[in-house]
Amino acid sequence: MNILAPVRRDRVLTELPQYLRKEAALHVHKDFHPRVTCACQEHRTGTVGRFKISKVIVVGDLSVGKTCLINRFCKDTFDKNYKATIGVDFEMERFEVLGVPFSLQLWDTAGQERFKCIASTYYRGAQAIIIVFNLNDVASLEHTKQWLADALKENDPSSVLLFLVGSKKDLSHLTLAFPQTPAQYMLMEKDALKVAQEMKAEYWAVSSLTGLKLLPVSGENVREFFFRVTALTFEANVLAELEKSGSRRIGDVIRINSDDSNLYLTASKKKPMCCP
Ligand SMILES: Nc1nc2c(ncn2[C@@H]2O[C@H](COP(=O)(O)OP(=O)(O)OP(=O)(O)O)[C@@H](O)[C@H]2O)c(=O)[nH]1
Ligand SMILES: [Mg+2]
Repeated sequence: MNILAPVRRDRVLTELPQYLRKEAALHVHKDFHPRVTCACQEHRTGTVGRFKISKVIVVGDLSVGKTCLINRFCKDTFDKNYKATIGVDFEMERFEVLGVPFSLQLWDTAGQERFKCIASTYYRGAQAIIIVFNLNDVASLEHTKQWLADALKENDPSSVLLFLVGSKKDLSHLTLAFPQTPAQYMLMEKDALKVAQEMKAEYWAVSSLTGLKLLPVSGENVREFFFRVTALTFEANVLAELEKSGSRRIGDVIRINSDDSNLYLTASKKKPMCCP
């Protein structure tokens, strides 16, 4: 991928995408944190937007639809044939959030037991963890806690953002293949919301399959979900940068004179106009 290619027009975020369910959202604010908006306006986002690439890992049982979810978002494709991911794969996605360039590296990991040990070596350094389960398979929901525990062994639980995603939402409607009644679906979702709350994860329900054949619908909630992941990861990154620059502001001569001068000089010399 050419890192210098311009950001696609449909990857530009000017406002905070909203959560799906209020009862299992990472936060329920309507807008980005005011300090983040202000920092973006004043070009004080530090390494965010310059060198930083945020890592997002996608984990969950085999065949729950992790690869299809990533492919739907990144390539707008859907393969109905199952091809197991062997080890890991990744996609880079470039965004512009509040005028600041922001890149995500989406790591697609294998759900099959025999490839798990390879995949788990790539868990480290994630800023967000997406745990996927199949909305039509209760066992896959039960296994999400173990997937989370494994992913957290390699990451800092206090700073990583968690998302619990129910996949194959299209199959949860009454079909011949999956005769799940609306009541069963509601029960499944209730359980999933409970798990999400216990994990402190944000809950989403998606389908990577194109919806109605007559409409050019690219899955259901896929774009909304990834935009939310992007926005919340960006917000957390900028807040962390601000905290870092704030704590080093006084007497940090070395940093003021280094290449990072933009971040630290503006933070110490110029009093922010709009920061609370
Ligand atoms: N109906 C429907 N089928 C889906 C959806 N997402 C994935 N599938 C199907 O589910 C199967 C598995 O999808 P994958 O994306 O390969 O699953 P995975 O989680 O990546 O599996 P591993 O790589 O083995 O961990 C494929 O046959 C897909 O076509 C969906 O949203 N709706
Ligand atoms: Mg896969």
